Amino acid sequence: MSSSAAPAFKPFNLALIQLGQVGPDKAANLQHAREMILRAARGDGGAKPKADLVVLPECFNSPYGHVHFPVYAETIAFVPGRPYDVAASASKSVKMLSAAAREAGVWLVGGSIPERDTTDSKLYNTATVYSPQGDLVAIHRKVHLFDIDIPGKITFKESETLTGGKTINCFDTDFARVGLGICYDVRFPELAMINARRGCQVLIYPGAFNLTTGPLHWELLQRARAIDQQVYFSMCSPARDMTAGYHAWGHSMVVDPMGKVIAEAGHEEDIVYAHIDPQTFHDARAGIPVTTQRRFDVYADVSA
Ligand SMILES: O=C(O)CCC(=O)C(=O)O
Repeated sequence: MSSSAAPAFKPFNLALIQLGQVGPDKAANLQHAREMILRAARGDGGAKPKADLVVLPECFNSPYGHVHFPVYAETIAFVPGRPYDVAASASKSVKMLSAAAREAGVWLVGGSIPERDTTDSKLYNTATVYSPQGDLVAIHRKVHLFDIDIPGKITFKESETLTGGKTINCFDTDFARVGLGICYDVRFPELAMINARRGCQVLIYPGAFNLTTGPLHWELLQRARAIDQQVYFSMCSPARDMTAGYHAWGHSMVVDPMGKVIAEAGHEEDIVYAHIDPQTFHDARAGIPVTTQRRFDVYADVSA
């Protein structure tokens, strides 16, 4: 977490990889993700503008489900504070993501992977972020675990095997400060607010909603977080696979600070691109100045 002034917000191109073919073969998942990162970075062979920041979905290297997390978990040389150490990390996923970011020359939010802590063996749902040089610059362990029970529809309990992270995380690029969350974290406005109040102009959450809450809440929550924080907000999902144990909603999306959806996938494998324009951010904040109208004399400042 950076406490310094946020970098000047500059225009950039964002690419979300709505990854398909995520199955039980981890090596195949990694190989496919690598190919898609290179394809996204090149703007689909020139059909789209070259991406500056590429994003993968939640749990991109393993089937999604609490029974799978212990089997697929990898260790990262995670030392609170930086730098993180790619070479010392046993994680094959971290090594692939680092090499792909370097080869493609892009910033990369490497979705999330099941992670096993090297000291106490607890399991986390963890996002890792890489610079265009391949350095691991940030880590976010999903803070709010996805434990829900909607009878007859969906029951899911990440806390059967996972532990919730305890830190709020962002990273600085040469074009923006980007805040991180993972999926269910989107339901907690406090996390988004704290990152926005710390200077993030863009919030990115790898996610994997389902066929019950996806149609109702996926877009609504992203537009809500974009509007209440006046930031660009984006979630990147896996493609839907009805043969898998978990059916992801898809619809990877980018929302601007006025709450307008500026890019959206369907439910198939796809790469969606969005041009991120700081002017929209500045105009939203100037026109509707909620960022300077807060009443901390009436209620507490959650980010203090
Ligand atoms: O909040 C939801 O409805 C879905 C969350 C989810 O799928 C997740 O956290 O992985």
